[in-house]
Amino acid sequence: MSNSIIELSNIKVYFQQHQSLIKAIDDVSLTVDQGDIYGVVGYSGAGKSTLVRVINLLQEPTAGKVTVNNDIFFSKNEQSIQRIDKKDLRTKRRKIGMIFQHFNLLNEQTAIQNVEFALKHSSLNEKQRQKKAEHLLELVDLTEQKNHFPAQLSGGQQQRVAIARALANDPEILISDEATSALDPKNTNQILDLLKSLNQKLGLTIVLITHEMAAVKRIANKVAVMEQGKIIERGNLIDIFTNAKEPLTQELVGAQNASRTAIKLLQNYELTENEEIYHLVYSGKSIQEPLTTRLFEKFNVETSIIYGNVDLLKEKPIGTLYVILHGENKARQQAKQYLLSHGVLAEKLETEAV
Ligand SMILES: Nc1ncnc2c1ncn2[C@@H]1O[C@H](COP(=O)(O)OP(=O)(O)OP(=O)(O)O)[C@@H](O)[C@H]1O
Repeated sequence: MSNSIIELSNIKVYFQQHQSLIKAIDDVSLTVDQGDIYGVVGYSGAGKSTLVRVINLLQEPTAGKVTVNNDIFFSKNEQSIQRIDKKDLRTKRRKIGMIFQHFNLLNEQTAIQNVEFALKHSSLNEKQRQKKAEHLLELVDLTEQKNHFPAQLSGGQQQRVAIARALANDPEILISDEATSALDPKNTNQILDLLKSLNQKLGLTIVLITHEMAAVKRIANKVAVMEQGKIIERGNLIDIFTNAKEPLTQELVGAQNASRTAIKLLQNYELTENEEIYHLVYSGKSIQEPLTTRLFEKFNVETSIIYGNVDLLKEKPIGTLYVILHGENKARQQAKQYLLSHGVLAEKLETEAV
């Protein structure tokens, strides 16, 4: 049984502007599972905001189907159109929290009043609302600042108020639209860590829109890369970071920099017939193993390290190496198989590519 919570199927969002048709979203399908932190990345104008606004129908698609928690919010094809009842949509939208780059707080209201405001449609009485708002502010570590106005709070603290407000109606989904883009690196990391802990504590599903791969790398488990209204690549975090196929994805994850550096270092190097260049990616258990020593002991294959890097993905180390393997052809093949069987991604680079 699928545990998908958001299903976008063949979504198109077109805008007619003067004589031209802007395809902001051009036939995108995306499934988000319950408990995911799904990063949607891409440069400005790629269509990220438009896509997530489709989830709660703040943006009605030109065509496609939107299903949230098994409720069909919208479905339109050439033959028919189906829309969720407006009142029903209003209720269900409260189960989808949103946070934004510029926090969107009410400046004339204190932190706690901002959170209470989001509860105005709830069945709670005034006292219960206050209690709930206090609890939410405690959850985001802002108890001491509950009576402060937004202007008296730092950017990170304002975003915490916005998060508490977004959680007021116990949402199952939180959409974060560039929520850390206006923050300094320290506050960015604190907000991301808070989102991660809410995901774990409350089982909150998070859609994280950002142009910063570092944010995705810190907390997401899945990634979709958007360009010109399309998802050009998607996958789990480790695959995207270690084995990106599309040039844009490679650029975003920094793989191009690594391979460019390796290439530069190899520019004047002529390989002999007993040498090959490999790109190795290792994580998990393999990171602790003395693999290069093993290659020599077992197969008499020597390893020259051309370029190396260790990165943290969700706080777990992932190593990338560009190496030259020196040894007999058969031995090199055995060495490759040995690496693969120990969970190391080993990909031969053709000389023309370097
Ligand atoms: N209401 C609208 N009318 C016309 N064009 C629009 C409208 N909304 C978005 N667009 C266009 O759709 C495309 C995608 O915009 P969108 O805001 O979704 O991108 P984005 O990836 O979120 O970028 P950014 O981070 O800059 O907002 C852009 O070309 C934008 O100009």
